[in-house]
Formats: sequence, structure tokens, C-alpha cells
Amino acid sequence: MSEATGIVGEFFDLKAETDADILAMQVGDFYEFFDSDAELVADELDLKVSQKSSHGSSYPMAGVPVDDLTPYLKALVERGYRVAVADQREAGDGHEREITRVVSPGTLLAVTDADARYLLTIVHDEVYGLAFTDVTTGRFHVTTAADADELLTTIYRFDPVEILPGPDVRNDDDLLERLRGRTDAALTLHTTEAFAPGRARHRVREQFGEGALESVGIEADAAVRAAGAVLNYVEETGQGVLASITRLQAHGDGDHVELDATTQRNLELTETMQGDRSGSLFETIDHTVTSAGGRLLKSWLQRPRRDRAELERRHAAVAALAEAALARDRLREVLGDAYDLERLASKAASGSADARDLVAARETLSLLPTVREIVAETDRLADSPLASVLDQADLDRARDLRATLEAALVEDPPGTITQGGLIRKGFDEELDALIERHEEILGWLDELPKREKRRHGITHLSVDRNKTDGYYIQVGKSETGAVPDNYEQIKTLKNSERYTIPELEEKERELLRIEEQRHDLERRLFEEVRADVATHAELLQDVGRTLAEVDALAGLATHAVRADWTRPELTDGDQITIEAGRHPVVERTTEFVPNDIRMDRDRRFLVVTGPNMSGKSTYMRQTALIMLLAQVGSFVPARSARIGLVDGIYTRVGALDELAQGRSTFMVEMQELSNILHSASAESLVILDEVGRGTATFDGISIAWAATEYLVNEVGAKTLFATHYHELTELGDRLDPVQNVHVAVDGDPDSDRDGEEVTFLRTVREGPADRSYGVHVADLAGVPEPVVERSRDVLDRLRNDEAIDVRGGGGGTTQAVFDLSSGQFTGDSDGSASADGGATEDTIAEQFGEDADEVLEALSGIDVDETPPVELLSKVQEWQGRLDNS
Ligand SMILES: Nc1ncnc2c1ncn2[C@@H]1O[C@H](COP(=O)(O)OP(=O)(O)OP(=O)(O)O)[C@@H](O)[C@H]1O
Repeated sequence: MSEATGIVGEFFDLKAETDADILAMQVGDFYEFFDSDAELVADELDLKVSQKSSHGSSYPMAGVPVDDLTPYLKALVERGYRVAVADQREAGDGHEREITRVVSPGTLLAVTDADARYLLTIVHDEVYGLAFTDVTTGRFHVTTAADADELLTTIYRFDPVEILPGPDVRNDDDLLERLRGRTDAALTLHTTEAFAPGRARHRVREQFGEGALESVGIEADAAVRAAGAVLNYVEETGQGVLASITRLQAHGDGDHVELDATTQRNLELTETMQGDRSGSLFETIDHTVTSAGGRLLKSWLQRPRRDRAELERRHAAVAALAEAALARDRLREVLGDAYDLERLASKAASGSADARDLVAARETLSLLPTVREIVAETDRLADSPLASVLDQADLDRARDLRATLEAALVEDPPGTITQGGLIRKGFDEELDALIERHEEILGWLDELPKREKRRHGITHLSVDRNKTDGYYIQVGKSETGAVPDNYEQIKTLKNSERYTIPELEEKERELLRIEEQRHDLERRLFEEVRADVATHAELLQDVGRTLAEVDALAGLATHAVRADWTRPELTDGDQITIEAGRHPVVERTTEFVPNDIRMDRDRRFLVVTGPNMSGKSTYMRQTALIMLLAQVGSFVPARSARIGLVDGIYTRVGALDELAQGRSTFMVEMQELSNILHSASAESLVILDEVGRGTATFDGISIAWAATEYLVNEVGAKTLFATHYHELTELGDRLDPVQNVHVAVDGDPDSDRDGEEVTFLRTVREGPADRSYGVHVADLAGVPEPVVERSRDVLDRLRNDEAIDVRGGGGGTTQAVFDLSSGQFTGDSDGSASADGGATEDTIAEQFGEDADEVLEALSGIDVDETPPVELLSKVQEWQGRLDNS
């Protein structure tokens, strides 16, 4: 490979300088890829490969025209590649090439969709430090995480597109594995030096100013190192966007509702469990009309708040907008024309904004006064917090910037900045003189045919211009006899002749010179204007965010009106009182039956029972979603809602397809349960759906039982627990804060063995469900009749606490009974059920071999009352493992 010389050799030399996956090297009017890069790019993007020979060998080569590079770059980066771009410049009598930038998922500017594109660095010393930046909008957040779970939760919330693990994270295989499982982000190794504490701190100060770190309370070394490293990476990739990163924000100041990654997925906030956007909460309630508004609303959903004053401010603004229907419609119409100013700030800083971008920015800046006017004219809005939202941006400076752009740029400039036609007359004297002269010549050219016709009495005479001939005079064949001597013939066509005259040649030369000067000058002036706009990055971001906030609030109001939602009342207390609550997504497609829910300190744990498919999950999810929406600042789907703010929402939902995968998902289930038991507090909301279902029934009930006791007695979180284990309803009698509710159905399946259908009422009532209707559903689903019959038998016996014999097992029978007084299962190998424990050791030893004795010993030695549930769970797991292995 190193044999190659010339262009190919240069390509290899440059490629050796970069750690990017692919190199695009400019050669004249093309960007070329060589060797394996050419093959890869051709494969991914369907380009033609040709061969280039160098030093006797031949190398694959593929290329794209210089002006078309951006879409190709974008396509490669979206497939996860990092692409280095080497530009060519005149030098002496040849060309020089150097790598000017590296485009990666986290530094790609040419994005068209509204989603945020976060680049993340992770550093680990005593804690994890995380720095997120979205170079397309200039957003920059820094935070810490105490452990890997918290880290993953935060990452899930920001959904980064590229992650740079610091030196201390790179070798943590476990963590990298979990990262890969949780995000599609590209992992990039960035130079270790960038993460060094001193250098990173210096870099952060340079960007945000001396006291910035202290003022937002970021002290942890890990966080500072992450922040410095991410800035260094953005700088080194050469996209030139640093100027638009203006504000350092600390994230995770205790004002956000904890939503772990599992919960965000379970609640289908931004995509469904199947990974579709459609059907998610965001998609359902999003009526924003701008990309920035949509982005903001999504981030609100992902990061609900706990600050009651802020939430009430949003609720009041939504209430005002919901009532002021006309003004709301006008606002949304006006905002519909808004351009993404946050994105523009980055484009201006990187020098990629063209004149159309700046004109769009100008138009958007001019919307701000209009929006203010609409708000001021509408009493209901003027008196609401919406008015103060609009005060966030500096109106005077916005007006000045707008005036500058107005004075500089023409109404409708072209999409390229090299061909003139960008700058208004009156903006620059030198340009004005050029324009004047340019127009004079054009005027002269305009007059020329008339003059010549008159002078020489020729009727079919025109003046035109094309690429090969330049300007020429064209005369019809029939009149060429009248052409004077000073006409010099340059071309003969079928019906006409083309001529030029010295005067025309001279004017043409001047015209070309002036056009070139004008284009250069306009381009220079435009670049000055763009640089000026870049220095206003923060202002543009402020105005952009203000308009986005109005859009998001107006969007929430629109949904509230359309779906008949109500303003929640927030309290600092513990209670949740929701009347006629609905599921925000399901209600859009189903005739929904509303339900109430009431929880407080003395009724903080609800065991939800009911047949399969009756609506248990929906009931619990709707409760979680109503809480979440209230803490986003939205109205909620209910007749009324009084809500004590929560500090976190935790869910564990057992999906059936997971159950089918067996033990390993049981492990996941237990990890998630363990995480909830560790993280939830008395101010949290916990949703447990069928916990324990991923293992054998006995284990399942025991685990569910123990987890309930722990949640009620130790954690004190408000909890909704749906279960098929009817035995758990007994907890209602044993622990005061535990109450039973059930989803009612009509019809008693047992009374009609011919399979008359159960009617789902979808109504939640106090008290436990009568029994499990699972067998009936099995019947409806077409499970063979003998199986259904046999299940009914088994069920009856279980209900009556009778022993059940195992049929056709060859050998003894096994029986089991759940002892409510101890909360444990007891079993026996023959005869009737015994409540005093003691499955026969023979049977167990036969089944499991030597290890069983030790496990039994450990089991009998453990003090259930003194051992924390989580430890118990891990013991159970360990024992299971040993039994499996024996
Ligand atoms: N209040 C309601 N009004 C109308 N439809 C509802 C209501 N609640 C649930 N449903 C619908 O009933 C079906 C079953 O609901 P869900 O999955 O919540 O039942 P489940 O009791 O949790 O079932 P399983 O025990 O099998 O997991 C869903 O299609 C859901 O959309």
C-alpha cells in the first residue's frame, strides 16, 4: 500500500494521520475515496467504483462532486461511520491537501429532523461524570452519576448519538456491554490527554469563563473532565461550532423526577415497546408546529420536574392558552413560519449558513414582536405566565439584529453565496458603485439591439450570451447583407449568423470583471454578516427557546382542548386523588372507561387483581402517566386530579415475550426489582406488573410477598401492584397501608362451562377479585378441552387448599399449599398438605443430587425476618443456580 505515489499515495499519507473510519479527499471538483474506503463507500451508498493505477498497482476509486458531498457525508455518518474530509488548496503551482474536519454522528451539522443529537463523554473516578452537548443547537449539560444504573438512566434520557468513553471507562466491559444494549450511539475513542484534569478544567474555563463551573455548582472532577474532553473533541473535529456553545447547564440538580431507563421504555414516552414512534405518548400529545417546540416538549417528557412553582407556571400558561382559543390559533399560525434559531446559531458559527438561512432567521426574529403583540392584546394571556415567558429574550437586541439583517440581505437571495445577488443596495458604498456600474452595462446591453436595428435597418437582430461564444449579435440569414463592416462574424447557424463588435467585446470584458468583483465583494460582506450573527449565538438561542416554549405550551393547550383534559391541582402532600382518569394514548383509539384512583399515606399500596385482559396494566400505567403529565406541566386525562408531587416513577412490567425467554429474563426482572427497592423513596410512585411471574409459582409468590412487605414497611413508596397470584390479596388484611382493588368483569365463568364470554367492564372496584379467570381465557383462546377441564380441577383444589397430585408423572405425587400465616409454601410428597413445612429430602435429593443438602442447610439457617429482601433474592438465585448445576 505504501508503494503508491501521487494522488493515491497522498491519500494513504492523510489516512494514516486520522483515526476516522473513512477519508474523503478533494481532487479538483470531486471528493475521492480510494482503496478499501472506496469499496466501503460504494457498497453503502451505491457509487460506481473505477480503478486508479499508481506505481504499477491498481486501486479502487469512487468519488462524489464537491457540491454533493454533504448528503453523502450525512448518509455515511448516519450509518455510524466517522468521516475525515481533506480539502484542497492552491499552493505554488500545485495543490496542498489537509484534513480540515472529521464528521461523526455527534458532530454532524447537516441534520434535517427535529431531534436533538447529543454527543456524550463519560469519565469515571469516584463518581461518573457526564457531559452532553448537541452541536446542532449549542446545548451543553454536565452532570454526575453515583453508579452505573444512574448513569444509564441519564443516558437513556438524553438518548445520545455518539459516546466518548473516557480512559477509565474504556476497559469496563460490563458497562460498555450495557451501553451497547441500551443505546444505538456510536462509541468513539478520543485521545486520552483530552480527559486529563488540568487540561480539561482549563478548556472549560476558556469556553464558559472563569467562574462558570462554580456558579452552576459543578465540582466533581469527573464532571469537569467530561466537560473539558467533549469541548476538546468538538474543537478537534473542526466543525467550528464552539462559538454556539454558550451556556453551561448543570443537569440533575434534584429538581427532576427520577425515571429510570426501564420506566421510560415501559411508559412508552417517546417510542413504543416495539420501537415505533407512532403510538408513543409524545406522538399522541405533540401538536407543536416547529421543530424546536417539538424538541422542547420531548425533553419535558423525558425530564419531568419537581419544582411546584415552575409546574404551576406551566399549568397556568396552558390554562390561559386553552381558554383563549382564537389567540392560540393565531399564535400557532405565526409560529408555523418560525425557523429553527437554535440550529441556526450553530450553522452561523460553523460558517455553513447560507443567505437563505439568514433571511429565515431574520423573518423568525420578526415573529417575536408579533407573538408579544398577540399575547398583549389578549387579556387572558397577558395576565398569564406566558407574558413572562416572552420576557426571557432581549427584545431590543433581537430587533437590532433583525435590522442589521434587513439592511444587509435582499428579500429572496439564491441558495449559493458565490454568485452574488445577496446584499442589498445601500449596505456598502463600494458594492453600490459596483452594482451601479454593473447595471449600467446591463442597461447598455439591453439597449444595444434597439440601437443596432435602428442604425442598420435590420429587423431580425438580437443580442444574447452563451458559454462558448460569450456576448454576440445575431442576425437573420435574410438580412446579413445589411450588416456593416465592423461586424466580425464568429459563427454560422442554419438560419442566422453571429457577430461581435469591438465595443461589445470591451463591454463584455468589463462586465465579467465587474461581476467577478461584485461576487467576491458580496461573498465577503455576507461572510462578515454571518460572523456577526455568530457572535449573537446566545441571543438567537434565547429567542429560539422562547418561541419553542410558546409553541410547546400552545401544543399542550391544543391537546388539552381536543382531548378534554383537565388542569391538575398540585399539592405537597402524599395523596393522589384522580376522578375518572383515562389512559392518554389508549383513549385516542378506544371507547375508554374512566376510573378513579385514591392513594394516600394510609392507603399507599394497592394490590390490583382481575382476570387477564381486564385492564390492570392499563389502569396502573394511566396512573403513572397522569402523574408524569402533571409534572411535565401538562393538563391530564381525568375529570379532576389532585396530585402530591413525586420524586421518581419506577416501573417493572413483565412482558409476555420476555417470560418466554426463561431464566435469564428472570434475572433481568430481579435486577430491575432490586433497583426499585434500592432507589425508590416514600415520595416515589412504583408500578409493579406481575412481578415474580418469570419464575416458578412458589418462588414468584414468595418474592412478590417479600417485596411488598419491604416496599410497605421500609420504603413507604406509593405502589400499584398487579398480580395473578391471588394469595397476595391476603396482604390487605395483614398490612394496614395495603388495600385491594380489582378490575370488574361480568359473568361467572365457572357457572357456565360451555364457555359463555366474560364481559370486561374495565371498571376498578374496591376489594380483591373473586378468582383468577385465566383458565377461562385459555378456553376462549382455543386451548384443547381436556387441558381446560384439567386446569379447572387443579384450580378448584388449589382454591380449597387441597393437595394436588401430578398425573402421569410415574412415581410419587407432589403437592403444595401456600401457608398464609407464614407467607411461605409448604409441600409434601404424598398424602395431605402439611402446614409445618418439610418437603421430603429424599425426593429433593433424588431430583437434585448432592448440592441439595447444602442448599437445604443454608435455607433452614437463614433468618427471614432479619435478612433484607434483596439479599434473600440473591440467595434464592444462588441456590437455584446450584440446583441447576447439580
Ligand atoms: N378502562 C379501559 N377502557 C377501555 N379499554 C381498556 C381499559 N383498560 C384496558 N382496556 C383495554 O383492555 C385490554 C387489556 O388491558 P390490559 O393489558 O391493561 O389488561 P391486563 O389485565 O393487564 O391483562 P393481563 O393480565 O393479561 O396482562 C387492552 O387492549 C386495553 O386497551
